[in-house]
Amino acid sequence: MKIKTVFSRLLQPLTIATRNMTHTSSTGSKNFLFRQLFDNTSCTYTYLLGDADNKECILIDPVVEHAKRDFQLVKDLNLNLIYAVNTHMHADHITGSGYLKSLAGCKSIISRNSGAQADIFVDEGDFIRFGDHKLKVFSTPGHTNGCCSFYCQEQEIVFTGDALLIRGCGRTDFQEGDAATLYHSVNDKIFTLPDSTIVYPAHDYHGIMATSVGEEKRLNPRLSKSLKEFVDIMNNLNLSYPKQIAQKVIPKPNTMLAIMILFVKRTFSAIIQEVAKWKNE
Ligand SMILES: N[C@@H](CCC(=O)N[C@@H](CSS)C(=O)NCC(=O)O)C(=O)O
Ligand SMILES: [Fe+2]
Repeated sequence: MKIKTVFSRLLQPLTIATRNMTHTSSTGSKNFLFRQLFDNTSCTYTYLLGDADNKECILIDPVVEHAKRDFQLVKDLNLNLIYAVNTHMHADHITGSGYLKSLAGCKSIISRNSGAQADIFVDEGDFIRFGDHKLKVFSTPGHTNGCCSFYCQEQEIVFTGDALLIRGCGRTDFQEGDAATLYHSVNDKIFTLPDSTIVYPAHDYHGIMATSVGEEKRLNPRLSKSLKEFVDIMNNLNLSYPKQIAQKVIPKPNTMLAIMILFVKRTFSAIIQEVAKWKNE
């Protein structure tokens, strides 16, 4: 049974996985394991995907505060964690990849374009394999340069990170955000997948767990618009910064003070130079 056939039963609140996840995939012979996990602070979804026969599994977008919880689940299911994968360099939380490496001895994976550190870098068209299963890497920049989506054709599911959210999309007003780039990533890549493809994003702020490509093409209030309208919407979102971003993107108070002192010093020195010039004239 495919994941999407159990999808309609899944719309229930969660703090940890609530799915009936172990099932045989459409190929009949392969056991595909799936768990969706949640971080309440950043509203991040982490996904555990595994092969129930071969026992290899991967975690997508692990959050550092939950690394122990996620690893415990891996052990409870008698799985062997081989990769901690990130869809992009997260601005709103610290990834659990480093911690999971020390707990599980797995390798970390991220896009080469992300500028982040990892054991393995992936590019468009690469495959991430675990047991008999594989995810195809799509480069879907726009929220950040290194954003990737991971498509599992066999299960007809796609993990879109922050490129495509449920009735939304990743913001483009910080890091390397670019609205037009994001528009093309979603329309030219994610929206070319079959409409029935189930979309699993990196976040949801309204308690919804998944959507589909067809649903988002029809109902996404941003991406169902023209490029021009989309750019306009994205430039006027006026979102507050994510709760945990301050340490990462906004300089710390002492850094701010140093910048202000430098600014004042430079202004004074420019004024003194101007006055000296007037005196010499
Ligand atoms: N104030 C919110 C902000 C959440 C936020 O900015 N989320 C990011 C993804 S994490 S980099 C985003 O792209 N959001 C898009 C959107 O439309 O919300 C909070 O902290 O909850
Ligand atoms: Fe993000």
